[in-house]
Amino acid sequence: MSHHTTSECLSRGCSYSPSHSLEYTALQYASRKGSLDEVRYLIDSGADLDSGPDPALHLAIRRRHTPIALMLLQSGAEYEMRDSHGDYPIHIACTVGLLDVVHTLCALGCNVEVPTTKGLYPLHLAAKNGHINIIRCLCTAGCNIDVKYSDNVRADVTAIKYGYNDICELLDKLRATGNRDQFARQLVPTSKPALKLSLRVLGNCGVGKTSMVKSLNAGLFSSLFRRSSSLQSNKSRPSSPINNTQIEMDVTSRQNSLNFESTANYNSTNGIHVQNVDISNVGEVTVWEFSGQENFFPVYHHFLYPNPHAITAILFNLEDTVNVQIQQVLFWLNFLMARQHSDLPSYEYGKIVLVATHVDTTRAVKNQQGEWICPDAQKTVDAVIKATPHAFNLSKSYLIADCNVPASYAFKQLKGMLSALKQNCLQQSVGTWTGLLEASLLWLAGLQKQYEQFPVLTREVFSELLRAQVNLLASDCHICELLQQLHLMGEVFCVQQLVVISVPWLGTQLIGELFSMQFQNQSRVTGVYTSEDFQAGYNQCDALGVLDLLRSMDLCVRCEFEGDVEYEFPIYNQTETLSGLWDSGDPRYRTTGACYGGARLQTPPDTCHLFSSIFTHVQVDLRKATLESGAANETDLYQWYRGSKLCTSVLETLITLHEDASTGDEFIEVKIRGPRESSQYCFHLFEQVLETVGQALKRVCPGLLVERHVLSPQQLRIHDPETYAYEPQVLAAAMLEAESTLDVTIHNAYTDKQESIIQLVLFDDQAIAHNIQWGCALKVRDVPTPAKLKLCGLLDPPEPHGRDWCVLALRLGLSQERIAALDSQHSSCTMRLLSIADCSIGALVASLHDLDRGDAADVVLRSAPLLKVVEHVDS
Ligand SMILES: Nc1nc2c(ncn2[C@@H]2O[C@H](COP(=O)(O)OP(=O)(O)OP(=O)(O)O)[C@@H](O)[C@H]2O)c(=O)[nH]1
Repeated sequence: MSHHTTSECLSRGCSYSPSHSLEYTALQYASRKGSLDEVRYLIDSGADLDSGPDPALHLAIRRRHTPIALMLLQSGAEYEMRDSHGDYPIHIACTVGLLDVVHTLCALGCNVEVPTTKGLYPLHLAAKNGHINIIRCLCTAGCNIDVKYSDNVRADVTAIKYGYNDICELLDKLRATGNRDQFARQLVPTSKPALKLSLRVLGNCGVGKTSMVKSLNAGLFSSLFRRSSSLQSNKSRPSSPINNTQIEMDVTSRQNSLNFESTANYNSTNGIHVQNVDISNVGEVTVWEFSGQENFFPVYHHFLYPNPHAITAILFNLEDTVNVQIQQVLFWLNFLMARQHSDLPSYEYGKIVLVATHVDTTRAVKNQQGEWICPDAQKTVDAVIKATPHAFNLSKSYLIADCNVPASYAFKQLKGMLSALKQNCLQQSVGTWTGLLEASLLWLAGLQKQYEQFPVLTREVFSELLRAQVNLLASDCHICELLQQLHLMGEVFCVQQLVVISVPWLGTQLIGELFSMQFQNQSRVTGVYTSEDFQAGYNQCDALGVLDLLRSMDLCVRCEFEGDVEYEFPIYNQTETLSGLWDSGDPRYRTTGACYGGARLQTPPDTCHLFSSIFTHVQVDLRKATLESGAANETDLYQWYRGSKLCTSVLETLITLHEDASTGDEFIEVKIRGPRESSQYCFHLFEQVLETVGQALKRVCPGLLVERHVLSPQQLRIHDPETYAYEPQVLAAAMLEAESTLDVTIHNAYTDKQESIIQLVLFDDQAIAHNIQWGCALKVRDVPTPAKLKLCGLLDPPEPHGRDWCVLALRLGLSQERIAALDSQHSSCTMRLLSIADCSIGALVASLHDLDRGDAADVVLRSAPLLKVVEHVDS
C-alpha cells in the first residue's frame, strides 16, 4: 500500500494495514487484486472463505472490488468478524462508500451498531466521508441515529464537522418527524408484484383504434349507448377511404396502400393518446393509442420500450383489399420489430395480436358463439405469419371485431387475453411492489396538479421532492428502481435526466400538438428556432423547458454559434434540395484520379417504408457529430428535407433519403468525393459517416436489418444519373469464392463493364487493404443481431430433412453435449448456437450452403458487414 493511500485511509477513519508483511491465501490475494474469475474459481473449488487475520471479504471491500465482495457474501463469507485492524466489513464499506455492499450487508441482517476499536460507528464513518445514500441505507436498516462516538459526538455533528450539511439535515429531519420506522417499512420489498398491464394499439388511420379503445372503456350502460351511436356514425360515414379504383392500383403501387393520411370525415387522433382504462376482471390497464398519421412516427420508439406486461394490437380494416391489409399489417409488424432489441428474448416485448376491424360492413357471418367467420381476415393473418417467421411474439390467434360494439365476442376475447397475461405475470411475480411505490402513486396525482402547466422535472428535483414529501430514506437506488417501475406502468416517462410526470400530457399536449400536420405546416421551413421563436409558436409552457425535453428525446439539437443559441429540428425542415449541391463541373473533383465512392443503405426486399420515420434522427446525429468534431475541423453541415451535405476541408459527403416511386422501397444514399490522392482520407471519412448513420439507425431501430449496397464509383465519377448498386450478397459471394479478395472484379449491369473490389470500396487504393478486415473473415458474432433473429425464424423450426439448427451446430463442430448444455439459456436454439459459434462468417455461409439452406445463407450474405476498419496499421 502506498504512503498516499495510507494517509488517505487514516484520515478517512478506517485503519491502515501494513499488508505486505502478511501471508495471504490464494483467495485473499485474488480478492485484494480484484480478479473476479479467480475468486469465483477458488470459491467453487471450496477455498476457506474466512481465513484471517485479514479475510478476503475485508480485503475486497477495502480495495473497492464490489462484485467480489458481493460474490463472497453470496457464498457465505462471515461478515460479523473483525480484521487485523479491528474493522468489521460494514465499517470498511461505510468508509470507502460501497453502497451496494452496505445494502447487501444490511439485507443479510448484519449488526449496524457495532463500533470500531476507536469507537466509531458505521453511521459516523459514512457521515465523516459524506456518503448520504449509505446513511439512508443504515437508517433503513434500523440503526440508532442518536448513537454517540466515544467522545460523545453524534453522527450529525460529525457530518457538520466535515462539511456534509445535507447529511446533518437528513438526520435532523429524521429525528424531527419520528417516522423513521414507517419510512423504513415502505422500502421493504413485498411479495406482491408491481404490475400494471399496458395495451398498445397501432394501425393506419381510420382502422378503428380510437373506436376500439372507447369500446374497451365503455361500462355496461354506456356500451348500450355506444351501439346506437355507432350505427349513426356508420350511416354518416361516406364510402370507405380506399375505393375500388385505388385498390386496382395498389397491386403495383405499394405507396398507395400505405397511405398514412387520415380522411377528413372523423376525428383523427394526434400523437399518442395515453389513458387508464379499468377493465372488469383485469383491473387498470394503461392504453396507448398511437396515431396512424406518419408525422408522429419519429417519436414512437420512445414508447415501444420492452415491457413484458404489454399486449400490442395491430389493427387492419377488412374493407380494404386483402393485399392492402397484408401490406399494412406487415408494415406495422416490421415497424415494431425494428424497434425491438433482437437479442432480448421476445417475451420482453409482450405479445402482438392482429385485430381485423369493420367486419360489420363486410359480408362475414357469425357462428353460434357470436364469433365472426371471415375468410379474408384469415388470408391476411396467414400471409403475415408466413412472411415473418422471425416475429416470435406474434400471436397465431387474432380477433375480428366491429370496434363500435363493446359487448361482443372480440372484446371478450381481448379482455380474456389481458386477463391471461395478468395471471401469467402474477405467477412469474415480476417486479416487486413496495410501500414506496404505493405511496408514490398517490403522491404523483397531487404532483401532477401542482405541475399541470409543465409536468416535467429533472431526476434530481424529483428525488428531492420525493424525499421531502414521501420518504426521507429513499436512496438513489430506491428512486432509480421506483422510476423504472413507474415508467413501465406508464405513470411517468423517463428520458435521460428528465422525468415527465404526466404521460397523457406528453403524448397529447406536447407530441400531439408539436408534431401535428397543422403545427408542421406553420413551422419554420429551415427547422431552426431560437428559444424566443419557439415560444412564439408554442406558448402553452416555458419554451426552454420544452426544448430541453425535446432535446433529450433527440428531436432537436442545441447549436451555439458565437454565443447565439439555436435549436435545429430536422423534423420540421422542409427546405428544398439546393441546386448545384453535387456539381459535376466542380474542378476539384473533375481531375483524373479524383475519388468517388458511395453506398446505399436498404432494408430487406420484403420490407418497405421504414426509413422515413428515422431519417430525421440520422440528421440529428449528423449535426451532433459535426458539433462534437468542432470547428477546428473546418466542417460544415447543410441539411434540408431528406438530405444533408457534409463538407470537410476538401471532401464532400452527401447523405440523402430516396424513395423508389414504383416500388415504395426506400434507401439512404451516402456518397463521398475528394480530389486526387485523397483516397485514404475519403475512405476513413466515408466509413465514419456510415458509422454515424448506422448508430442513429440503431438508436431508433435496434432491430432493423440494414443492407449495404455499393454504388459504382465509375458511374459516380461521370455523374451518371442511373448509378448501379452492387448488391451485398453478390459482393460477399464473389469475395468468398475468390482465391484472393483483392482480385475480385464484378460486372456492372448498367455499363456492362467490370469493377474491381479495390475500386468499389477502397477508392482504388490497394494500400487501404492494410487497414481493414474483410467481412467474410469476420466472426459469426459480427453478424448483426437482427440478421441473427431472422436466421432463428428460418432455422429454429424442425425440418423433416434435418436442415435446421441441429445439423448446423454439428457442421460447425459443436458437440452434442455443448448443444445440450446450451438448451437452458436462450429461448431460440439458433440464437444460442450463433452466440457461441466461433467460426468465420464465410464458414457459416459455406455450412448453410452444404445444408442446402440457400435462404439462410442469403440472409447472412446480405447483412454481414462488408468490411471492418482495424486499428491503423501503417503499411
Ligand atoms: N362500421 C365500422 N366502423 C368503424 C369500425 N371501427 C371504426 N369505425 C369507424 O371508422 C372511423 C375511424 O375510426 P377511428 O377509431 O377513429 O380510427 P383510428 O384508427 O383511431 O384513426 P386515427 O385516429 O386517424 O389513427 C370512425 O368513424 C369509426 O366510427 C368498425 O369496426 N366498424
